[in-house]
Amino acid sequence: MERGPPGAAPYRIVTNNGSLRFHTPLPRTVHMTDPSPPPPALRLSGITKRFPGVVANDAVDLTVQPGEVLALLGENGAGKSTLISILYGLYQPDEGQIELNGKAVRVTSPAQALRLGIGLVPQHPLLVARHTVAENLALGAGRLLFPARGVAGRVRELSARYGLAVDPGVRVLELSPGEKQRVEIVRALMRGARVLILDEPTSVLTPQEAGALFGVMRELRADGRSLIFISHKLDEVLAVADRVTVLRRGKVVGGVPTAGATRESLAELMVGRSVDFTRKRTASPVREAALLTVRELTATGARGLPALRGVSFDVRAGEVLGVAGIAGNGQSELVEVLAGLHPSSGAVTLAGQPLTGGADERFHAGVAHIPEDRIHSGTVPTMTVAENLALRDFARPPLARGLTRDIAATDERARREVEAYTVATPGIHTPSRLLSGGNIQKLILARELNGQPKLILAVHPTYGLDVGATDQVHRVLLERTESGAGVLLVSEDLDELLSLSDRVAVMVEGQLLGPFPVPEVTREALGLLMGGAHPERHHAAPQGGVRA
Ligand SMILES: Nc1ncnc2c1ncn2[C@@H]1O[C@H](COP(=O)(O)OP(=O)(O)OP(=O)(O)O)[C@@H](O)[C@H]1O
Repeated sequence: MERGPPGAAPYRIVTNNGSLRFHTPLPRTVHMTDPSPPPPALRLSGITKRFPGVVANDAVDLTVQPGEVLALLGENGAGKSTLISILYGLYQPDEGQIELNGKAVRVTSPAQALRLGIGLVPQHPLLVARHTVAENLALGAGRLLFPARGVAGRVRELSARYGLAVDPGVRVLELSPGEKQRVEIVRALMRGARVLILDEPTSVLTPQEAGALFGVMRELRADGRSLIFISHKLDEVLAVADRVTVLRRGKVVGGVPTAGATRESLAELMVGRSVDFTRKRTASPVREAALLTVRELTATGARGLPALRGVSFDVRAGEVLGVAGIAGNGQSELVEVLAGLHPSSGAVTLAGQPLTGGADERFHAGVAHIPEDRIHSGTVPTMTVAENLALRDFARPPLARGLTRDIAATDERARREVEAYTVATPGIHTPSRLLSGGNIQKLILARELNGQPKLILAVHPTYGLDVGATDQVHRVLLERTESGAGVLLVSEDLDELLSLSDRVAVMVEGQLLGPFPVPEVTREALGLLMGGAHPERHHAAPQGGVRA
């Protein structure tokens, strides 16, 4: 979309398909007779935030107009989270100023941010599962504003106005991730947010839910609200944002309207080099022999309910088997069972040998595990980068000699891995909790793929990674398949699954549908199966039988 000259909102918009529409419907005479354009809804000037060894935000200037969606782009560690934490009152900047509608403000806490009209829709909704939506919203809304009985009506009103589809009477534990996210949007709107920050909002959504969210975002924009949208998915940025601002190493390195931009041009602006987006899996080196066989696996989930209901499949040597599904359908348990972290019944073999024992035993039998929860189960946050890299084998040669650890060898390997995986860290002795999310993920990959695993269990391996790092991870995984490893790739990103996998299966309520060969199966068909549609209606011929 194309905007007019800066500050001249509102005006004509040319959309990507060439059609015209009017954005903020103020009469034309208003800005023709008013010599001073209205101030931006939000202006950040010279925002600087330093942490030991790193300038996370370096004199950042940024504006968002009323009725505008601004995408904040940047590589992992570029400073996006720091900037929104400052805007939402979680951190105080060392320097710089925040203005709302032309007035300088100090945002000292999230409560203060909300009072000023700044709302944040978090990546992971913070809701009480056994309470209803209305109870949750009443709980968080403060005593005076919304007594519980008034909340339901207000929710219905906001839902109808912005197409939010939220039922105030339903308990949160019955909601899908997309529905929970809509509750968070309603919460922010109830508190009067005029500037809304959406932090990687589509990472937990199916393509259909993401489409619905974009519809809501457009409604909010048409209402004159300002949205800041963080995403590493450039297609989404092009679909929903008016403009992008790009951060690199804490500094703003550019900003462009999305009209005329492409995925490739945005990626280049972000990482400073061209990025290849074509399907990565070309000639498949898949061998016929089954590397991993899984038969009739059953397991119970955290709430004592069946999580896996008789799951059977094979992963062949050299194959990437993708597993799609909405979170909570048994994918986590499947991977944890295979990694030796969750009890189960059924039979599993790896390279012809029964796969049994705990996580360590399985790792040394050749099972690498890139876990879903990278912060708590993938790393020990208080340990240094070097220690985290050595977690799997610190007691074995070459990192140990007899009963003593070889610190020099541990550090030397850490330096090599940090360089090979381009982990952005002040040093190898920095605690891993100080790394950005994407860099923690790179650290786990470096550790797990060290050596030659036979089977790689990769859960959302590029979740939260920037385009450059995603490309790097994809290449590493595919390289491993060329030398005969099998990959079980669990991802909610269908583009990723279709780009890397030889076959894709869908997990729904503890059962595995498929696998379906790629490229015959479509994105839409997978999206519908994830949502619970029946496979026969989607013309995808399953391989290995549908276990419905
Ligand atoms: N509390 C902290 N203490 C020390 N360093 C920090 C802290 N928070 C962030 N950093 C550092 O500041 C830099 C910016 O991190 P930030 O999390 O803002 O990046 P990001 O763009 O959000 O990255 P990602 O896309 O990986 O989430 C990184 O180098 C990070 O390691």
